[in-house]
Amino acid sequence: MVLGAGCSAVSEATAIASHLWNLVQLSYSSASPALSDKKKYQKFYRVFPPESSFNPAKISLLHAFNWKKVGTLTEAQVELFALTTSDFLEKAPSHGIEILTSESFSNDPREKVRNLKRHSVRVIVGNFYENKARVIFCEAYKEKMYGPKYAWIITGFYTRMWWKNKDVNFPHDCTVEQLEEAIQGYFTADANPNSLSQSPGISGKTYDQFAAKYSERTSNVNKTAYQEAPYGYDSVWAIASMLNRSQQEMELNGWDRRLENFTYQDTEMADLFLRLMNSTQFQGVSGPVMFDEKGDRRGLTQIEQLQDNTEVRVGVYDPSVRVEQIHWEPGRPIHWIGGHPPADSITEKIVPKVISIGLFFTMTTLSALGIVLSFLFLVFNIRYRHQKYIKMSSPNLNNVILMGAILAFTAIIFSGIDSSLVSLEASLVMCKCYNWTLSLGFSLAFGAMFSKTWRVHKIFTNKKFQRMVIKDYQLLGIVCIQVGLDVVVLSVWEALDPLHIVFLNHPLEQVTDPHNDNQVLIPQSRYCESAHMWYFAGILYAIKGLLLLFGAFLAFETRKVTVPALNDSKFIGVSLYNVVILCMIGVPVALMMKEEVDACYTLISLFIFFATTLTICLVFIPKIIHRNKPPHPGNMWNKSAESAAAHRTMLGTGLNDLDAKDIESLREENENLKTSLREVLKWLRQCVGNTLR
Ligand SMILES: NCCCC(=O)O
Repeated sequence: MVLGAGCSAVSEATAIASHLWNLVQLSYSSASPALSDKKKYQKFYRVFPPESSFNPAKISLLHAFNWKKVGTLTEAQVELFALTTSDFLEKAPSHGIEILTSESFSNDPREKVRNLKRHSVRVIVGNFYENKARVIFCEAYKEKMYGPKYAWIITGFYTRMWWKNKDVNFPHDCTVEQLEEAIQGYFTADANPNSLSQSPGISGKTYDQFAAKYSERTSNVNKTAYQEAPYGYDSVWAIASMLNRSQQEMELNGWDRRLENFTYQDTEMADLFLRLMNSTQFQGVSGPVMFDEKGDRRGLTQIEQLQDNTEVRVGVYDPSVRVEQIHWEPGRPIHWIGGHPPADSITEKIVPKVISIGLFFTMTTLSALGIVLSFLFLVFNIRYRHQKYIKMSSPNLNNVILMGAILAFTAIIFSGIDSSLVSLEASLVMCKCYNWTLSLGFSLAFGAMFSKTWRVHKIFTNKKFQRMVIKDYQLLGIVCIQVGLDVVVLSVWEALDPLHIVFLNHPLEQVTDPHNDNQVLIPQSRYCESAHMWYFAGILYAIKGLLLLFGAFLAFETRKVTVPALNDSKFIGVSLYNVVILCMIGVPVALMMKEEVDACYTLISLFIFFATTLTICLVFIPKIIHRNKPPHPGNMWNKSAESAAAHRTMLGTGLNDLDAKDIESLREENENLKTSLREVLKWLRQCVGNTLR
């Protein structure tokens, strides 16, 4: 018989040939799953289990800590590891384990370590020799892939203090201390080297007695040798037991030859050896020794953990027990660096990008103030609608302007009610309400303002001085047409291509949850969108753009009309520039800042607020100022004839008391009034002149 080899590579090279000499070969240490190939290695046995036989124990370990997502890292050019990993990859999914990534390398593992990190792997099952392990853990140290968030399960047959060794072919640039920091807590699954039985086995020794003898006889403290010694010892016993039984069998069956007569051509005797090897069963110092149909040892698997630079057995896995679970060693708890097992993956939590509540309340308060202001102007407008100055400024249309402003302010409130405040369904309704209120508000406010100016324009540009009467209801009709257009476009939009909520995740903006290291927060934007929204929005923008253009034209045309009560052209002009500039800046900036929810909301809300407030203030504040001006003879629009006469008298009597500055001011006002009078006469000529003639 052949005893050996130790390493798989040597066993493979010899076992492929030894059977041709009718030799049975028994290895005490070779772990490659390739050696289980009975066609290739016909008379090969081993007392050391194949590395792949530890996979069920590794899977059991994963289950024990609820690790369902793992990555693998394999030294692929070594068959021992390649086959072990492929067996693991084959078994894992049927045990509910997801492989996040399976990385293989031949020489340099560093890039593959980084790949594991890229795939957010937290639990790594590694199959590689210790020279590569040093490079791998050095890279893991640099990439911070160790500590409380990571678990490594690696090969268990490395030499003692393997991280302190050097290999000139595979150098690394980490210090021993750095490596020690990176490797703390790793797990190994390996053959259990000692029998759990306290009674002596075939050799007449218990494991402890054997170990004591071994230590006594050898000064070799190399862990591998020490760990594998029981297998070597049991291998010799397996051979002896088999040869012993074969001699007995030959005698029993009346063979004419004995063991010492064996020749390399004696196939009959080799077959007998094989048969008896298959039926080998005894209690060794490494536990029960028996071989399966592939000649592999079936035995216990030990789970070890590196604790304070020492591999400590924390559990034993017995594949022969029906309930395949690890028997944890009493009194040897697992050391968790973070106090608990790491999570198997980074969980992703979607965090909606919503408008901050403080901002919403600020903008809503502003909008509410805008609405209150609009109502105050409305009260003023209704209350003084019969006074000439107000009457001549078309109070009905001014009311419509205020209704538009109220809708625009309401739109700001709708735009801030998102999914942080109401359900998704309700936030979609808010989205639609925003579209409607803003669009209708614009049409009402600017439609009324521009149609009012259009009337002034029609009257003052009437070259033939014909009588021209344009009634309020006609102007209101123009506003209704604009509103109607909005209603049609918005209704068709709603019917054909309704808005819906679109979710957009931003994985590049993800951050670690400050309360949970194993969770990343992925911002998610939520938009109201529809497939062809830009067509419908485009139509609305075009209508409103034309309205603004028309308003600009009217404001320019009526710029010389100086009857303040009649003409808002200067104010319309200011409102118009204001709206155009805000739209030109606001729309593209808001589109570009779409992802920045708060900034976008602030920008749009402030623009709407500013444009609307300025517009109504420009229309109404001059009227209020005019209404509250101290009465004097020139202020002819806001007082009764009697009070005007009284004031004239008062002014006349006190004329001597006036200083030169007052006189100059009065003179200036007189000039203004003359100009106004000329305009009024011109207007009157148009209104009544034709009739009088
Ligand atoms: N027990 C260590 C095995 C190594 C190898 O099979 O090459």
